Amino acid sequence: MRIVIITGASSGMGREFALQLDKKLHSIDEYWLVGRNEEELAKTKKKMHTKTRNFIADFNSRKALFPLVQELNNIQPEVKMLVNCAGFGMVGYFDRISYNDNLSMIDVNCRALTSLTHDCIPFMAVNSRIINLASAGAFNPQPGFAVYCATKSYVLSFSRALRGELKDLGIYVTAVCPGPVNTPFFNKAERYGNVYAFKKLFMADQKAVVSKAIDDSIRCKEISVYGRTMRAYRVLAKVVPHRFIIELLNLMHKLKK
Ligand SMILES: NC(=O)C1=CN([C@@H]2O[C@H](COP(=O)(O)OP(=O)(O)OC[C@H]3O[C@@H](n4cnc5c(N)ncnc54)[C@H](OP(=O)(O)O)[C@@H]3O)[C@@H](O)[C@H]2O)C=CC1
Ligand SMILES: CC(=O)[C@H](N)C(=O)O
Repeated sequence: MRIVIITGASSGMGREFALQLDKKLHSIDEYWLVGRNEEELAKTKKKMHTKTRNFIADFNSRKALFPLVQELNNIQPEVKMLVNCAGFGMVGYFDRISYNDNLSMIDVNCRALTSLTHDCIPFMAVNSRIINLASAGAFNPQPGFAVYCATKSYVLSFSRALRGELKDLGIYVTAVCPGPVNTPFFNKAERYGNVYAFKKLFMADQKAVVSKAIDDSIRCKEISVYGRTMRAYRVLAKVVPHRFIIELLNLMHKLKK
């Protein structure tokens, strides 16, 4: 049995990955969708044409993935694709964000992603794919988004190194690094502070970002960056010393208040 596993499938880009892959891939027997919100995950399942199983999991708990891993061990499917999409970010200065929210970003964005990837690799074969949602926030540190961007730097670094390790097995890892995307992400992100206004000018469409990410993964690309602005930003973050970018972003963060 050939399966695709997608986390964060109850909303935004995770749901979009499920719907687009369902249309694009023709040899998948089942989709295993992972999400925390049962009702919203059920809505995604309803729109799928291929057989789909839902796994309810809150990644703040280390036991959240036990039922899925148990099913992997029972059924022994071939995991053709793993999309690690679950994630969230809180905007605001580190010391103003609650202890739990800071640690939860690390649990959801890094620990759960690493844990599920580790559990899935033994079930992958030649031509399998891993897609990890990093962010353009991985390209440089951002005052006012410190922990979130650090978690995404982890995802980018981990994905690139893992890609090197798995290439000889024919398993390809792609890190997706979008700039701001129009999803429910920002409704939740602004509990402690507001997003830079300029980000709202560059909001990309989630359908286009996900479509490019899938195409880039099929082409075995290392990194998927949607849009000219974000590609230019990536180059900028490579050539401009990060201390200048940090100063500028910090100033902008202060002016926002
Ligand atoms: N939107 C953007 O501008 C960008 C987003 N990204 C990344 O893309 C990914 C998808 O985000 P996006 O679609 O925009 O945002 P959404 O908020 O729409 O989706 C986030 C998904 O992650 C899930 N999730 C959050 N917390 C947990 C948790 N504790 N346990 C299990 N699942 C959880 C959510 O589930 P639930 O609905 O139950 O909360 C939801 O399915 C994230 O990793 C994000 O960091 C990267 C760059 C830009
Ligand atoms: C939420 C994101 O990851 C986005 N790239 C941003 O920097 O706002």
